[in-house]
Amino acid sequence: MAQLMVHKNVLKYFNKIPANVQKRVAEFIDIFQKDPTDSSLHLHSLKESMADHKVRGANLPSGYRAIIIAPDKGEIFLLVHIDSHDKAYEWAKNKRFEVHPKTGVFQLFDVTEMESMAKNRTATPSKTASSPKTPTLSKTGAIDENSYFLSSLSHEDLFMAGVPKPLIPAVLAIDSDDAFDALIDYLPNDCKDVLTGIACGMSVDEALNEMLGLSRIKEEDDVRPEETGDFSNIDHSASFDLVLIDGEEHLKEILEGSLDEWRIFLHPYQKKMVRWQTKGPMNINGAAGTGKTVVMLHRAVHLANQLEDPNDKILITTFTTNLSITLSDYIYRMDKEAAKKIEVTNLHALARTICLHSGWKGKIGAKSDYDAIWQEIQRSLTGEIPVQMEEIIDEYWLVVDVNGIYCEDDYLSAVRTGRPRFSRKQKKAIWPVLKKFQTEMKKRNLLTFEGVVHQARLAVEQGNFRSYRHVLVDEVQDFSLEALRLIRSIAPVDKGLSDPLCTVGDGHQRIYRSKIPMSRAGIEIRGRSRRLKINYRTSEQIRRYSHGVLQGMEIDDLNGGSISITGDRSVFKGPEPFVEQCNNINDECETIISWVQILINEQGLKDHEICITPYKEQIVTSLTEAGFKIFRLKPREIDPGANEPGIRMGTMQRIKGLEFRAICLACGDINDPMNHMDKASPLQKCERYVAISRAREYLLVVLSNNLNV
Ligand SMILES: Nc1ncnc2c1ncn2[C@@H]1O[C@H](COP(=O)(O)OP(=O)(O)OP(=O)(O)O)[C@@H](O)[C@H]1O
Repeated sequence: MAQLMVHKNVLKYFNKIPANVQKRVAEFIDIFQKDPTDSSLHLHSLKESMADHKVRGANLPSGYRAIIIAPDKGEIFLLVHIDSHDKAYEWAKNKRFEVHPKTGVFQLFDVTEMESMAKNRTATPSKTASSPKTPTLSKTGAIDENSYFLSSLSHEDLFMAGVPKPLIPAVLAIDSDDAFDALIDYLPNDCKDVLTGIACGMSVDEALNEMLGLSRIKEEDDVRPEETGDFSNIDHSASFDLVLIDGEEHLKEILEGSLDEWRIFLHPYQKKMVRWQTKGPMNINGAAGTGKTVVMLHRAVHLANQLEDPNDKILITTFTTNLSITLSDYIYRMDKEAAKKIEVTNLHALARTICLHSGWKGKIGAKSDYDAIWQEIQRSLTGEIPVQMEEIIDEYWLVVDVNGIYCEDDYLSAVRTGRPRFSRKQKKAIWPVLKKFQTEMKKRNLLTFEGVVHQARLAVEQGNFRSYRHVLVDEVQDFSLEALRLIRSIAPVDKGLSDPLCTVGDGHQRIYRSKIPMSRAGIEIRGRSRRLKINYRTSEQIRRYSHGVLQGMEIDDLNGGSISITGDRSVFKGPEPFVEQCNNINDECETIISWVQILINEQGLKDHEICITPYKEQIVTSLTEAGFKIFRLKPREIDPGANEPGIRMGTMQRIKGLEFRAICLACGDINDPMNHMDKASPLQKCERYVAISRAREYLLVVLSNNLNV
């Protein structure tokens, strides 16, 4: 039976077309799904006037036309565009709508447009077109200083890389980075990704694999067609922009625009990660904004819909409470039935629930409890201790507590990354003091947060709490060793079941603790760790700026190795970040006010789409006096979005997990560590990275004057 897939294009502009046309489109899709030959559809061929013989027109009211692509083979038709008569046909005239025979990806491209762009560039070389060419390896392996990387590729290589045959000559004519930057926007999305990978030094095979998740070797479920008009398997292919309409309700939701884009269209690599079946724990990493959380949500729903035993449950857990609240809401909106089988909770709530379930009646200590115990210990010390008391306290929180250490042997062999060097003799001397803190806590029936996590793990290991069929963890970079052990114990890792554990994280965003390879907690992800490279949140300009902040830091892959950001790119471009030096707080406030005014008055942003972080009271006062409404983001409270106007004010930790069209990083205070990035700690750099990477389009960084940044 014929089916209809709708292109992202149609949905993007759907609310701009008149209401009577919108109504008819919904009816049209409905009738088409039932009977594509129904004469009321007025589907007609446009062979002569179109570059692609598969293009059909369909009449809509008020002189509007729908552009439909009829397959040469298969029963899936595509609705790709809607506009007024002339505009619709002009749009379709030179376009091709093809499935690439080598990659199986659906591609929409305009040969004439690409050729004329390429020709214009050679006819009028720009100022920058003569910039130095990127040296490439010649076939003999020697560096050829004079050739651009694309010229070392053959026609066949480019075809293998997924470039449509008619575009290959124009791609081969690209001879500089500037030309590449200018022309890449005219290529189908998959080609942009793969060629970016190749431009960064990947081979064709590596680029296909790392950027799209495709391999040249055909796998069992491979759905690549033999010819460009074969749409038989287009619904299962690695396409970006097509959605198969699944019933009337789905159609209604999609057309009304109530579904976010990420719920409908996944990148091929994201799709692959959603459905990837593994025999052991798997990990997905990627820089901020690459859609890790999106993948995890889709994966959870996918797994929930496959559960066979009605008693089986899935657990999603995260480090921060804010994020777990958001995730729970998303899951419910994605699939209400699946949501019944998925529990979403943050790590500490999970640990507390397990402890309470297993009979724990203690309390989590407060800072005042801890201070009192340390003071008592200090008073009771009799002999000489070779380390200052402050150092011992730090040692407790940064080494003993987070690593779940309860005996001397474990302490002596603990990994103490980032801590001052202590000799074995010193460690042996301070262990009794560290242990005394634990004893005193126990006497008072108190636990630290990490202590609760530890108790929870013991309870699970002793069989006092259920294990889940699948466990998915977001923000895993912020999990302590004990927390990782808890996760491992609650997931069916040792039961030989498929897909026991999926962790998602990013070493760039570690703001709560130091690196801990997952293997130390017995979570073996070697060979089952993948990296997402395509950034959906941030413009290319902000993405590059944010990575600059981390310069000099080695970013880990969450398992003891390091990652490469080679080939990372954003799906859209935007204005360059604006960095402003200010003399004093008044200057800073003025800069921020005029930036906000431009965004609202000239760029059309709403106030809730702008966030200032970290914020000072003077900034709040100045903005209020200038007539702007302010909304303070509080811990554990969801950002109400458009429902509550006001420029968002939040700490850098609070805005983790959120995103805004515009962010101002307000570090105008001379004492702000942000002003001294050369001296900033890895943690401070990561915090800044997290804050900056929440910005989608606009970034303002306000610094104190004359300081090294
Ligand atoms: N396939 C997609 N299509 C459209 N938008 C997407 C897609 N995937 C992700 N996004 C959008 O990109 C943004 C970032 O996604 P997400 O939060 O999943 O990324 P992340 O890698 O988890 O980021 P972070 O690590 O910073 O939390 C969100 O606005 C999301 O809606």
